Amino acid sequence: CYKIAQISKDDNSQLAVCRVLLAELEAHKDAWPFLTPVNHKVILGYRKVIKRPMDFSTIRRKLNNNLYFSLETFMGDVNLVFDNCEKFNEDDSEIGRAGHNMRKFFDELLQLKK
Ligand SMILES: Cc1ncccc1N[C@@H](C)c1cnc2ccsc2c1
Repeated sequence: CYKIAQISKDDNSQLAVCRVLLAELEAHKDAWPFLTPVNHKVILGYRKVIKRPMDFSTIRRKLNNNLYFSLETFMGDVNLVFDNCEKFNEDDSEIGRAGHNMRKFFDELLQLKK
């Protein structure tokens, strides 16, 4: 019984860390391109180029619906946001630079939380 309790406690503490990390990402000044899903009706070519769209509001919904089982699965979706950004945007663009800044910020956050 203790072992089962121990596993669920770890999951809960990992999920608590995910909530803190997501709140810090959402509050960052360069988060604006990533707060909502990219509207592929507005951004031409996006649906064709980006196979797995992801954004912070979708991550928030998945977190609230208990769809992340570990810090690793949460990190996979956060890094997907930044990988999609690099694929679609020039490095030397407003959104491209925001993506690089946010990925650096996230990597630094993870160093603090580990
Ligand atoms: C992350 C991303 N990658 C590629 C294209 C768009 C976006 N972001 C969306 C919100 C977005 C959608 N529309 C505009 C219009 C000016 S900046 C901006 C940003």
